[in-house]
Amino acid sequence: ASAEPLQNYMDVSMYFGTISIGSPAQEFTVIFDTGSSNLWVPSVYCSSPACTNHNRFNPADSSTFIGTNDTVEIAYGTGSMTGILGYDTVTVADIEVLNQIFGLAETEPGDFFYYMPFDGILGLAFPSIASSGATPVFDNMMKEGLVAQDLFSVYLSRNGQSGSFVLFGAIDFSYTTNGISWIPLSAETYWQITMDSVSIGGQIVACSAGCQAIVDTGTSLLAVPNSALNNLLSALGASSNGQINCDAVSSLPDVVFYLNGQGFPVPPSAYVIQSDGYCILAFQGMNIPTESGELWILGDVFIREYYVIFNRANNMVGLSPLP
Ligand SMILES: CCOC(=O)N[C@@H](CC(C)C)C(=O)N[C@@H](CC(C)C)C(=O)N[C@@H](CC1CCCCC1)[C@@H](O)[C@@H](O)CC(C)C
Repeated sequence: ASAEPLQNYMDVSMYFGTISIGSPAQEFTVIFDTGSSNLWVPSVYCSSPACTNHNRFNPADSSTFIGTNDTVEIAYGTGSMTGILGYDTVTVADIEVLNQIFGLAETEPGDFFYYMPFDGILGLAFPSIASSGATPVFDNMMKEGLVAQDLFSVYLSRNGQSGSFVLFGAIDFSYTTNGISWIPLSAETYWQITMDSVSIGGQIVACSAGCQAIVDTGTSLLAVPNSALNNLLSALGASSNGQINCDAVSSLPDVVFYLNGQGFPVPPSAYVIQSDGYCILAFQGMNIPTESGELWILGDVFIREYYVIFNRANNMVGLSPLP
């Protein structure tokens, strides 16, 4: 098992780690994103501003690189890229993955990535949603027998502390003293689960007939369908833009997400963002329609409260409440 230490960038919940690609190794910082399935980094073929101020992969400098003529393009909620696919050795934590397909970005439109402190993205979701059908890194780790167990686990630290990690192939039981609750996946696309309901102060306020949610390390906040957002904001006494009186925060109730028959609370200390005297709820309204309904995104705000195990062996998500 090997832990990939993640840096916590200031307190804007961003968690990224270092990987290397090629022979000799070319280093990149990437976001480990359980909300997507592709690996890509900027390349020397890219002249977008977002590429010129980041590390760029040069295939000419790698003796193990194999090029293709296949293109790849990925649109995220924030940011997008287009590029060309290639194969090379990718080292994550101390795991050396051979013949890993990845995107060499040729364009990173807009200015979103320009301001980001990371170079690229390493997707940890399922192959079914990989752009251009590119095999995800973790799938190759499993296939090449590089992990003792077909799972990875994530700890995201709170309050800007260090110590965040992605652990490939193992569960660190020093983080599971409060037990593990296993939730079966409802789809093998994202790390998607069925949510029974969302309640505040003992009252169901949203998702009353059940809904779909994904556990996404690549999303900072709690993203909720626009239809549910207003009920959440009014149940918490927030204004329509999510702002709330900071004096009220200490008396706010937990928001409880019911998954697989069990309640998973998120306290106000987690779902209220306090910055220079203002308090705003860490919910954002957005609609992501899927054939199984609109998605809720349990992002970093949720994940920081739990040690999360992403289990490809039994297609379940394990949640262990953190102290
Ligand atoms: C206060 C707002 O904060 C953000 O917008 N933070 C970014 C991530 C930060 C590391 C830059 C975010 O949540 N991005 C989401 C926005 C989305 C929820 C509207 C996203 O696109 N996340 C990417 C991964 C991101 C993409 C940008 C680069 C960092 C990784 C991926 O997980 C989604 O595409 C999944 C999809 C189901 C929505």
